[in-house]
Amino acid sequence: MQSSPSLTELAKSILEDSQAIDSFLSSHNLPQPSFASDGIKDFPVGTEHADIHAIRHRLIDATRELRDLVICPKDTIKWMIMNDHTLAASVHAISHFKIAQAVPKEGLISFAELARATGVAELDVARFVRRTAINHIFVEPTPGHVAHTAASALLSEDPQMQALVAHMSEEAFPASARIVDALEVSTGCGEPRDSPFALAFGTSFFERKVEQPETMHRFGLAMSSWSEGDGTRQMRDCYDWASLPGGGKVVDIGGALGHISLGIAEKFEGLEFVVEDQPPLTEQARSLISSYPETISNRVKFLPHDFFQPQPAEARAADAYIMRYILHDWSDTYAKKILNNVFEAMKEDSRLIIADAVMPPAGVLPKCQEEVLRSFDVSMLAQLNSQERTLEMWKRLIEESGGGRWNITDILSPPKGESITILEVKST
Ligand SMILES: C[S@@+](CC[C@H](N)C(=O)[O-])C[C@H]1O[C@@H](n2cnc3c(N)ncnc32)[C@H](O)[C@@H]1O
Repeated sequence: MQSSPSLTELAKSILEDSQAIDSFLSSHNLPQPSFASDGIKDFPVGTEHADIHAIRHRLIDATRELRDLVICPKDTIKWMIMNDHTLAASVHAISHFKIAQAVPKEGLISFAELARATGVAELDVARFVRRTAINHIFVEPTPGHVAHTAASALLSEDPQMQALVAHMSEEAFPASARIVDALEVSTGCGEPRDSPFALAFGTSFFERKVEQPETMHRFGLAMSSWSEGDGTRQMRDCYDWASLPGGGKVVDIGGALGHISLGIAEKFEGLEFVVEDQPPLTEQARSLISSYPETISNRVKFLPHDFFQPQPAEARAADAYIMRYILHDWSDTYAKKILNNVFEAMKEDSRLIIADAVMPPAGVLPKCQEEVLRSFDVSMLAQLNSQERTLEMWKRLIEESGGGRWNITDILSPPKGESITILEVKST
């Protein structure tokens, strides 16, 4: 039988951890979290302060535990099943009708004016804003008038966040609603064309991206919101890129617009990068690359390439290959085809750097981090009929694809707060 801490024990730990974070922020002259529209948009402590991140995660878990205990099971289920999907639907409407963008940066706007500005009925605008305001997205300081909070301000001005919310609302959300229908037809098949996504849209995830390039551009931008800042820093700082030979070549397979390669190229001036992705991304990627100083852009080249085809001449025998958030998009059958093409292009001392989630056993990570990974896993099923993998699943996949020649030689665990692990694969 699972025992729970008392409410007072939890409240005490919440107080202690809140005080520890408060005093760290004050002593480092860092801003306090705030819902105000000009409040901080991200936790202001770098990943090098692992102890503070551990406290933050414990605090998030404890506040949730306290809340769930007080709510009790009956209301937990009733509230969750009613609240979660209506929140997602309201955020979808806010994203689609650009409601956040119509709220002034400072001051208030009435629901009537907001309705006129967005072309959505006043009754509907009010219900979406009031629903999300419960989650600190917008505030209604005087009845019938809306102002920004830090979160709604972020939605109004950050193109990456807008792309992420639009992608998740317009594609992942309808796909999730078809999971059971897809499993009724075939379960565990791993075929993109039989995915919940394909049931929702009539075409598989990446086929739709090619048919409707605007959804691919949006997805590229959405992905970069997972990669900016800590994601790029992790790829740049957690792997020993300096151990590659001077003038070494790195191929970033499925590298989207090139944000990860650009981040590494910025610090490691001796390396050259080939970013491979689907042809519709070419223009957007080349324009991003050319927006960087020449000392960087001269060393990063975008190459349209389908990773189900053999690697082209300019990407063969490179010193390193990166695959970040690629293989989790595909079931083993397809992942093996992609890996075969990479292994076949690698030279004896090439390395493959896989950056992807490694699913932990239940209960190892703080719940708030585990929840993101478990959600990714369900979202992979919904969108791609694929999955996140445990370390055992990764080892088996590499071994079977590489005929035993290629093996995982190093595992670089994520710094606190990251959902990605770096696996180094070499010939052994
Ligand atoms: C989940 S995203 C990862 C992007 C990037 N590596 C990152 O970490 O942000 C998967 C990428 O695979 C690309 N992709 C999908 N199918 C592909 C194919 N057949 N050939 C090449 N790239 C493909 C997508 O366009 C997308 O950019």
